[in-house]
Amino acid sequence: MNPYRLYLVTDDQQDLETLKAVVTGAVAGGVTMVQVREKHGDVRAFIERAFAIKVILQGTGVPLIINDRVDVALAVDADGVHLGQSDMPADTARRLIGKDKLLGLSIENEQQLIDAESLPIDYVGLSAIFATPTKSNTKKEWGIEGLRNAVAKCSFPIVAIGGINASNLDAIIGTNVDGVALVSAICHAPSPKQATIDLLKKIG
Ligand SMILES: Cc1ncc(COP(=O)(O)OP(=O)(O)O)c(N)n1
Ligand SMILES: Cc1nc(C(=O)O)sc1CCOP(=O)(O)O
Ligand SMILES: [Mg+2]
Repeated sequence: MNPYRLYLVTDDQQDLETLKAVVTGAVAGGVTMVQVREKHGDVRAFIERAFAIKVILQGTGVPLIINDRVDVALAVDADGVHLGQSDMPADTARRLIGKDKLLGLSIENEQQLIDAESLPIDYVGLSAIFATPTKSNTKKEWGIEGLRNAVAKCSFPIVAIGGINASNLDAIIGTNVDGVALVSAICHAPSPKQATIDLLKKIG
């Protein structure tokens, strides 16, 4: 099974109960991977929230990925970590997490895409396909054609992220991308479970 198919990234603005309800609904709807992304709280709160999500994912087969922090990933024995270009270098992270954990890396330009080929990573997060209010400091908009070209060039699975929702999903899927990662289309939906089901129907 392709774990990147529908990749939920959590909303750090949501309180713990909402976060748990969103992830529970998304997993019931069939989401294939979950990343806990915390950008504001302290490391203790990050570990607490990550552990709460680990409990929900236990036994479901849905991998738990931690954004930014290798120490948090190790603390909760997550399935992997997602790093950006200014986070811990990929080779250092790989040394710390071991060969069996998943390692994702954000790619923000063509040169980084080329450089990634020699890195010990498992997948690329192509940042960003479209501008999004969820993350205001993205560097580039790849758009549909940029995504298509990246998919053709890159030897790693590519996850598209940034501004993806039901209205542009067909075009995204048409590029043969390996997966889509999203926040608001699931976290802010009236029913995260139904939103996940509807997104998966489109992904096919
Ligand atoms: C799947 C996925 N792709 C890209 C990102 C963005 O990571 P990064 O560039 O480090 O930015 P922050 O998310 O840390 O603000 C991601 N988190 N997940
Ligand atoms: C966490 C994240 N990383 C991005 C990147 O481009 O690197 S965009 C993003 C947020 C995506 O949220 P939404 O699905 O609501 O647009
Ligand atoms: Mg990061």
